Formats: sequence, structure tokens, C-alpha cells
Amino acid sequence: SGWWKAVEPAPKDPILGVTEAFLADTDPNKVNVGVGAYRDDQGKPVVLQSVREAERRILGKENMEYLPMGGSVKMVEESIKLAYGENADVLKDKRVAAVQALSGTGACRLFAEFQKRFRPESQIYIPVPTWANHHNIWRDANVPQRTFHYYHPETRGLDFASLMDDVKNAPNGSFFLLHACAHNPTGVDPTEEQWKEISYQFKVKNHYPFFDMAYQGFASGDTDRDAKAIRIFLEDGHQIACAQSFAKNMGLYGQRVGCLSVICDDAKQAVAVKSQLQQIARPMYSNPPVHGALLVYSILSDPDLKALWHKEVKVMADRIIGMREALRGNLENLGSPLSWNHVTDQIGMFCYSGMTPEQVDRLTSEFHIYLTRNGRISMAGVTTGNVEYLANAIHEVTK
Ligand SMILES: Cc1ncc(COP(=O)(O)O)c(CN[C@@](C)(CC(=O)O)C(=O)O)c1O
Repeated sequence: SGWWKAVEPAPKDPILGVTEAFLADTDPNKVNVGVGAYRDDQGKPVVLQSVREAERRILGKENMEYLPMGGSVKMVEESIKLAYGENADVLKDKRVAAVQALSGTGACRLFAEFQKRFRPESQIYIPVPTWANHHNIWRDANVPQRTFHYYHPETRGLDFASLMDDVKNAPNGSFFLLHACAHNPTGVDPTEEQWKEISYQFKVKNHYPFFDMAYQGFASGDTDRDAKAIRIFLEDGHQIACAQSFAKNMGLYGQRVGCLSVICDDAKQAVAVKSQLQQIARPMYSNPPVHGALLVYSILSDPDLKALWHKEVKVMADRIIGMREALRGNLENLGSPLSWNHVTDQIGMFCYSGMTPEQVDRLTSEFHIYLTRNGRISMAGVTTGNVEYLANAIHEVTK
């Protein structure tokens, strides 16, 4: 007779469930290369110095008032400058409707709800593979999903030809989800030339580009370089939308700081669109949290803190690139019969190893190494201390 007796246990989240299993494991050699959260070479989480300095500066000065439904206007202004470039025309012309969001997830969800409300007949084309939660977000927003080719298993690279076929064959005016940089889970990004071709074809087809930029700065260490796809689409005159996250590039994971921006025809339309985004936020969470927004604003608006942050984000990116080289080198030194070039060709947080779910299961059961069953390795969890152990285990299950 219980009210909720029909409620079944939910399935484990394919990503966050890995962390739970890792934490439950008592083996001293256990390694977590599951969730995409940065760790230093000692395997410890990092709070950036720029963040600690920002905390010091706001200590005792922060109020506890409600933010507006659209969040911190000052933080949002800094955030879209980071995405679009300080001198972007769309900023000068005030054509960007932008609101603070609950990190990247919240920004994606706000857009999905906005898309459903104002383009009820639209669908969304999502790359294969993509971040697992993208499917949940557009499902819960009741936006029908289609897929488009992205990853090429044989080359472990981009299947550009098939991607372009799908872009050309989709109905005119289709919505596409694009990862701006550091594609999750494959680590495979289009080249600048390929982005230009994609942008051109989107013009021809009048497709709508929604960019999820969860790793700006984290991929190459350079925030402008990681925003290259967005800048190309802007130059070509596309009206894009962009979800930003400060979880990874500022290490503000649990502060839930992000931004959703939608480029409009003109300033008047941007005001209207922003007001509608706020209407969606109000019944969902009313208004976003203060603390993280103030940290982001403090860092991006202060030249010294911003310069320090740029240095720190490059240190994180460089450490990961170093671990890619180390992992590939160890695998090659072990005499692996497979090619591991993709470990260093891929970019950002993740290496899409190509291992099968069964091989992943063996890594976990025999070696206490935790990663998602699609073979994605969070390179941030690799250290000089565990890279040999990891390479040996991968070699054992793949040879
Ligand atoms: C492409 C992409 N978009 C958005 C997000 C959302 O992050 P945020 O809401 O914390 O800003 C992630 C995080 N993906 C992680 C790093 C964590 C997760 O799954 O939530 C991952 O391990 O894939 C992501 O990889």
C-alpha cells in the first residue's frame, strides 16, 4: 500500500557510478580514471591559486541576497567575453542573450527547455558518441533526438566524411549539438579547416549550431585557441548558442557555475530571449548560486588573477598532455601489438582507448582500475606514479 512501492532503484549513472565503485574498493593500487575531474601528479584534486586568491578577496564582502533569475550580470558579461572574444561584434551590438546557469549541465538543460518551448517541432542531432548525460538532458526536455556520425573506430579519429553526409542529409534548419573543443568521450576534434567546412555547410543548410563548451582552455591550455570553432561560426555569421562550464577549467566542479548564451538578431530580441530563459529558470531553481559566480567574476575581471588563471589552466592542460605521451610510451615499450598513436593524437580530458567493455571489466576486476565501460580514460587521473601500472594492465587485457 506504500505510496512509492512501484519506485524501482535507478540504474547506476555510467560515469558517476564508476566513482562510487572506486570509492568502495579498498585495494591500495586502485586507480580512478573515470570521472573527468582534474587531479595533480599526486592524484589529488586541485583548487587553483587564482580561486583561493579570489576567495581571499571576497571574504566577508559577499552578500547572501538572491541573484536575479538570470544570475550575476557581471559574471555573465565576463563569461561571454571569454567565449566570443573581448571585441566580438555580437557583444558590442548587445545581440547576446546570456544567463548564469548551473554549470554546463544546467546551461545545456536551459537551452533544451528553451528549444522545446520556442521550436516545439524541432529535434536535435547529437554526435555518436557523446557525453552520456546529453541524451538524458534532451530526453527530459522532450526534444526528439537524432544522431550524426562523429567518431571513426578504425582510425580512432573523426569520421569527417560521414559527419558531412549527415549534415547534408539532415532536413534544412536542423539543430545540431557540437562540442566546441575536447570532445567527450573521444578527445577527437575537427581541425580548423574541417570546422570551416562544417560551418560553410551549416550556412548552406541553415542548420542551428548549439555548442557545448565544457573545457575551454583545458584542451590546449589556450582559451582563445579552444574557442576557435565558436569564432569561426561567429565570423561566418551563424546565430549560435553556447553552454559554458567553469567546472573543469577553473576547477569549480561543485560550485556549479556556468553560462548559457544565445546569439540573436538584435539587442531587442536578445532582451526578449533573455527574459524567456529567466522564465524557464524561475520554476526550475529560481535563481543560481552566488558564491561560484563571484569567484568567476573576481578572476576574469582582474587582470592579475586572470593572468594567473590562464597560467594555471595551461599547467593542467600540459600535465595531461604529458601523461598522454607517458601512457603511449609505456604501452609501446611493453611491445603492445596495437597502435596507440590516438593516445597522443586525441586532446583534452579524455582518451578514447578503443578497449571493449569486457576489457574494461577486466581492468576493474583484475587490476582495480576504474573507467567507464566505453573505454574512456580520464587522463586527469593518470600520474607518473600510476602510468606504468595502468599501461601494464591495459597491455595485459589487450594483447
Ligand atoms: C561535454 C560536457 N558537457 C557538460 C558537462 C557538464 O559538466 P558540469 O555540469 O559539471 O559543468 C560535462 C562534464 N562531464 C564530466 C566531466 C562529468 C560528468 O559526467 O558530469 C564527465 O566525466 O564526463 C561534459 O563532459
